[in-house]
Amino acid sequence: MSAADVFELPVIDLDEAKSNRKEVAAKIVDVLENVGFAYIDNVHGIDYKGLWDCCQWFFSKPFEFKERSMRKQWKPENNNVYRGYFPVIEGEPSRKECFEFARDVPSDDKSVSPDNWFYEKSTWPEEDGTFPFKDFLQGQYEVMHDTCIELLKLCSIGLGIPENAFADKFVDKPCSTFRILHYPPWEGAPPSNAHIEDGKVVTTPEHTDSDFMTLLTPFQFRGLEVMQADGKWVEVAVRPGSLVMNIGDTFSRMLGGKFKATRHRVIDIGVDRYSVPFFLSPAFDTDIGVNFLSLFTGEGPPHVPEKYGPWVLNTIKHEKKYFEYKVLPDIDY
Ligand SMILES: O=C(O)CCC(=O)C(=O)O
Ligand SMILES: [Fe+2]
Repeated sequence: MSAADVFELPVIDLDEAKSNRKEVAAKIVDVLENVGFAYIDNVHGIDYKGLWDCCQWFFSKPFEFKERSMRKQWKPENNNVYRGYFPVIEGEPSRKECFEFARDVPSDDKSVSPDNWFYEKSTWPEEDGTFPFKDFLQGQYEVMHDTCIELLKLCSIGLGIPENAFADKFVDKPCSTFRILHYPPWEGAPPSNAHIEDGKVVTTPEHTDSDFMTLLTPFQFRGLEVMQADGKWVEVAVRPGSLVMNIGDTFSRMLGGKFKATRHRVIDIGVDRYSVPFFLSPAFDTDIGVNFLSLFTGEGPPHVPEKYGPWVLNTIKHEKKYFEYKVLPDIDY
């Protein structure tokens, strides 16, 4: 087995961005045009120890506890189809259990169809008084959201378009998802589709994210690999105290591929691995159509409006066919 080269990602320092806005803005554009992944330093408000405790609190509970918030797909008597818990599924090359939630839309918001499960209310586990799971995670969601907005403003400045050109897409009812993940190492023989080159085994197969922007807390764990422009896989060097940022298909596609949604995967490292990704996604009805920059530059083919929700649903359910999404109901819109 030959190990992948270890690669230090470029650093975007949010403290530096306060005083050196233009330089950091130019750097983030360069990073997204060329690498698609960066460390984000000096994110104030992130509580890495708390996120770790959160993973330990939830994933160490017995299955009977976790399955109370399990999706309907695996527990038909539950009502949640999208939020809540999903278990490790034997035979899948993606070997992880997950708890996920979102910022709930107020119940009196009549603009959301009850059939639109993207806005399903989050399902929370019962707490035992030892860790404020819901309050803590809801607070960290807002830190992640605000951090993404700051990064998007820097992207706009670097591209020379109005500072809020992207940020405005996340003011109303974002569809973002916050996950805590536990990857147990493989026990016994992994399925054939988990085997990759050099005798290695994945716990998340290679993919691009489908969202707009992802902020990942990988703690002290190795295992994340990214594909370089030459097609070679490299391991992302561990940098505790920083977030790892990448962008997803939605953002990349709007810009005609100018910003890269970089392929990545998670390798089995032989120990229980935990990570916490935040997937920034716009509202269901938000325009994420192609040729977005031509709205500002007047150059190139014209912008083609397209709604986020239908596009991403087709992507995750019918094109990528993710095991946790492929049975989600279609939505009438
Ligand atoms: O756990 C990780 O390090 C990465 C996870 C990931 O790529 C994803 O959930 O999309
Ligand atoms: Fe990913």
